Amino acid sequence: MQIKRFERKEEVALHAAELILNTVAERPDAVLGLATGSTPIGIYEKMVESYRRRSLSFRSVTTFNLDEYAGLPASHEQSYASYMTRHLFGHTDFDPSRTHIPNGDADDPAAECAAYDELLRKHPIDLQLLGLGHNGHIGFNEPGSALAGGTHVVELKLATREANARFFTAPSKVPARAITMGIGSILKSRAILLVVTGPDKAEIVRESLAGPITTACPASLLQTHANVTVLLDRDAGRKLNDVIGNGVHSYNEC
Ligand SMILES: N[C@@H]1[C@@H](O)[C@H](O)[C@@H](COP(=O)(O)O)O[C@@H]1O
Repeated sequence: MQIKRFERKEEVALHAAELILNTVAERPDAVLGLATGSTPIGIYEKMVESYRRRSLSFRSVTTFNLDEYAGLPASHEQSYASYMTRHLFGHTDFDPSRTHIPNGDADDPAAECAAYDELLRKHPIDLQLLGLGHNGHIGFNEPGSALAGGTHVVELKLATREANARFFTAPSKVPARAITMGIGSILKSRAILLVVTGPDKAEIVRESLAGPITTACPASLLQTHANVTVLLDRDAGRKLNDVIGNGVHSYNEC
């Protein structure tokens, strides 16, 4: 695991965008795993800026989003499908036939999950972007005694619904369930880019990267992956002193 800590979250976003854009520049038909939430917004802004400035195209890139709320149509303002159009797809030349997001409104969610897994099998992810939930969730893989490997429907924890209530008109409007890519699919990605900013994530960053590997903190399973880059701002990385120089992770101040 390579951990890089930057002073400001804007630098984190820029560095993350550069890593993603370099992947696309090297491999125009790369498969990207994409995330939602507040953290990737700055990254997508930088990607859009670069797209406008450079003659870089996303037309041959295939994407898979981690998750989608269950019961929300794609057209709902707070669906992750709308989020992706608003922040990235609507401003670039991604080919809609190559961008995949679970259909949260599917009549048969189990069939939707199986179809998503089938697509993931056909298109292994080169680079998976991840944010981090306050309870250690990645995608919507919530802490528990067991974690699912493949795409599945999940009951969202109250804390997760409360954290995401800021995007909805009322906390009660946050869907209770979601469809998420499983931990197994995430760990199959060739490379993983975990991006975390803000002081409220410092403790869960420490637990995820320096704590025991446990399903009680899904992000801790990232410690088992051979190619993970973690980008943090100063605030999110401020409790990592026991990681520096422990010989397990490489650590850089940028
Ligand atoms: N499903 C998403 C996650 O993919 C995201 O990582 C997390 C943290 O979001 P934020 O970056 O807004 O803190 O929120 C949601 O629950």
